[in-house]
Amino acid sequence: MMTDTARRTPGKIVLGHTNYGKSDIRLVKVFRNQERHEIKELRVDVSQEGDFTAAHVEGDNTDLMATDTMRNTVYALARDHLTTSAEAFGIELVRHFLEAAPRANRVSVRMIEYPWERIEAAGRPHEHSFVRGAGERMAEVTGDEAGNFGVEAGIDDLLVLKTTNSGWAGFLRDRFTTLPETDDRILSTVVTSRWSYGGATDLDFDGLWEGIRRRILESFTDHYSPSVQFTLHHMGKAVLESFPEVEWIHFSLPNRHHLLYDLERFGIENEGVVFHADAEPYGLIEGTVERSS
Ligand SMILES: O=c1[nH]c(=O)c2[nH]c(=O)[nH]c2[nH]1
Repeated sequence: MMTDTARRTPGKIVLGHTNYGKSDIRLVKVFRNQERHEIKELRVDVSQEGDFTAAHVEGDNTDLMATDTMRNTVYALARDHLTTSAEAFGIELVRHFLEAAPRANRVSVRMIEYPWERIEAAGRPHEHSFVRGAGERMAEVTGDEAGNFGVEAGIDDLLVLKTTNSGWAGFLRDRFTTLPETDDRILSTVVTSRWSYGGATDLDFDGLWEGIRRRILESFTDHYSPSVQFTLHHMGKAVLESFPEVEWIHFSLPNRHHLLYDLERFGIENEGVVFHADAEPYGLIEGTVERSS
């Protein structure tokens, strides 16, 4: 932290950390297989770090890759290198940029993949028509000129709910506490999760992502939840126990409160049947589950 004295003393002014790149590159690839088409839609952000001082301080752009070139590169490499997972494509892009951009010494490629699902028409999967599914897949690859890689993946916007087997009791009560305790409530959240594969670049990223998503959903269902906090740890532990490839997993879990609507005022019984889905404010429970050495 800067002291008051340091703030007042006029000193040398220098450039701090910088990075630059192209964001929100929207890419759709159609795989024109013989019998039926496949589709992939990605939103890609490229970011380069390195020695960009001359450009910032002297206006000298020598050896600086244009962000327009970064965008073109993403589309060009997608033609042959976007064949399996977003993670594998990200690794190719990072390798390419580290080689092609002389001033970059660290590159990150962050991708959101949108889930397109095949439409069932006339009782069978259609050859070339899709409907946008729920939830998004995230992948982020970072690499540096020393050859170190880091791969992270994640899920956004996965809305889950269970109608029982959840409660919230035993919490601190003070003079501002009005909430009653309950051992039977609706538990609902929108899962945002990120996890790390460490430096591994040769994993079955598609298989892992599907498996981890399934494990998150299963472990949401399979226990009595005394709190969102407990369920966060339970889901993280389940993923780390099932997938040794995962180093840590982070969850952001908004508590989508469902409040029993008071129908007694109208002389109508309401024993866990009619709820008000409260939009805001919401509790936000966040945390990381990791391996200890
Ligand atoms: O699972 C919960 N965790 C909380 O921290 C909390 N706080 C609250 O009002 N309801 C809940 N539910």
